[in-house]
Amino acid sequence: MPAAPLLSTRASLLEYAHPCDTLMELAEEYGPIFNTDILGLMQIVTTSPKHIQRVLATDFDNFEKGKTFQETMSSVLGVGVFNSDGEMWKFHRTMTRPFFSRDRISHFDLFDNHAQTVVAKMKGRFQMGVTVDFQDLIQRFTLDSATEFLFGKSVESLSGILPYPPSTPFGLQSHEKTQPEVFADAFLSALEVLHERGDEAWIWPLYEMFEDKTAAPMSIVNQFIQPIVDEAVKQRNEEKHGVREADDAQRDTLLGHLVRETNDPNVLKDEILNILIAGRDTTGGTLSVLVYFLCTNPLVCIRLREEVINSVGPVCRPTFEDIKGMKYLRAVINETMRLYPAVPVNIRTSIKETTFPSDDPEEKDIYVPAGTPVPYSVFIMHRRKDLWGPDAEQFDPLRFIDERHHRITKNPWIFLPFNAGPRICLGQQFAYNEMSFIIIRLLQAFEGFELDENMGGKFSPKLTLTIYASGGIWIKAKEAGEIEEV
Ligand code: HEM
Repeated sequence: MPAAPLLSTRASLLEYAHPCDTLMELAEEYGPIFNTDILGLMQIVTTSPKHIQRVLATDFDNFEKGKTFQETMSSVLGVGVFNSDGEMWKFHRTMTRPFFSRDRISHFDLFDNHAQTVVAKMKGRFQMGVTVDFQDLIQRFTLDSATEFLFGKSVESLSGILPYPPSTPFGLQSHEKTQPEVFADAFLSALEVLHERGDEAWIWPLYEMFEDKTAAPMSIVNQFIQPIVDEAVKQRNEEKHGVREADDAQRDTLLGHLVRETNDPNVLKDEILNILIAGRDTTGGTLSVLVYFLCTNPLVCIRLREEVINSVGPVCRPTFEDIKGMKYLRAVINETMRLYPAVPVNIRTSIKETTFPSDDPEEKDIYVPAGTPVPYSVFIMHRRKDLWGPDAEQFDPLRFIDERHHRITKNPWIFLPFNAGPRICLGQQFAYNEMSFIIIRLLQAFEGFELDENMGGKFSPKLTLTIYASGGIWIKAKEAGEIEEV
């Protein structure tokens, strides 16, 4: 197995953790698998579909998230589904899974009010002649949709004042933040600390010897979540003792479903928070990058809009059946997640010693000792030219439709934005529905999108647990029908 140079300083760790540069260079130089030594800890980094299949599916029982990962994440994620292994993970997964039934995740009224607000806010700003940070806006949309789905009550972050572009006179003005904005900021700060800890590897506790850096933001997050959880537990107890009638609307939320499985407020809080992270940042990040691609690929945008108008019309609310039939829309979403998978790098740790098959049939199997961390990067795997062809770096949704699609049908393990195997994303269908819905609503309202000139045609991807654009994605758009009216 080729050995990459030791990555043992914080600076190189920082670069290493950034999915878009050093890791990519290492993969190019050393091939789809390489070992690295982070501060004395051997790990095997892989971008090979065969190994990822082993880790996630065929040898699932031998690979866990592991103690180091859990300890790093626990001050934010607790023991929720994202951050547990073994029986605790099974408990969370079994408890949560039935909620994600097809019926429930196809309730599009959940998204529509928030989608209408997004469109209205964008129109308002464009009429003032200023651009909008689409990432900020869409994170509010996914936060409001996720909290409504989880608690039955949206935090209404869309009701706050949107930021103005830094280049305008308004851009420097600050406004008093609303409660949902304070919550969202605190949430992001806590996630950033988790990312820093990942960069610092196993010595992160040294940097936090005197202070748990997640404590302050998590106290704000908890002040928001705890009363909602406590109220749900109280309500459920009253129902059980016949003091109040069962509340159907409450029962139809994830929290309402979970309180029927357990009344432990800590388990409930952890699970809700895990799913909030899972459900908000992933879809928000993907939608932001997707709209960036629509700005920079106007022909894709025209074709996608044609599909939207032909399938749903200019104003009707899209249905589940409409979305199912929209092949190009699905291809645009998939191509976005191929180039920018929301979770670009992930990790598992081997429990017992094992081997990985070599990608080269001439070479011996690769020995994986017990307790070896195995980071795997779908970000790099999705860009490997030997798997995706010489145009792997280009944004081209048609690769999910034309003959190139056979690459994926022949080997589905080359495309894993949602992971795979027993820990596959629980919200995959919800995410496709939510993302499709809002894109359709946007393309009904606007004819096309353009980047703010100040973005210089580019965005800077950054990583917390998921990918996001540093500095935002500032855009403008033309309202539908504007041309005809002129
Ligand atoms: C573009 C959208 C999304 C992407 C790309 C995505 C991707 C992923 C990935 C890669 C994992 C595996 C994480 C790991 O093993 O460490 C995961 C797990 C999970 N996702 Fe998603 N996700 C998305 C949206 C959602 C949504 C909207 C929800 C819920 C509302 C959700 C719920 C979950 C849950 C509960 C898990 C944990 C599964 C387990 O460990 O058993 N995801 N997701």
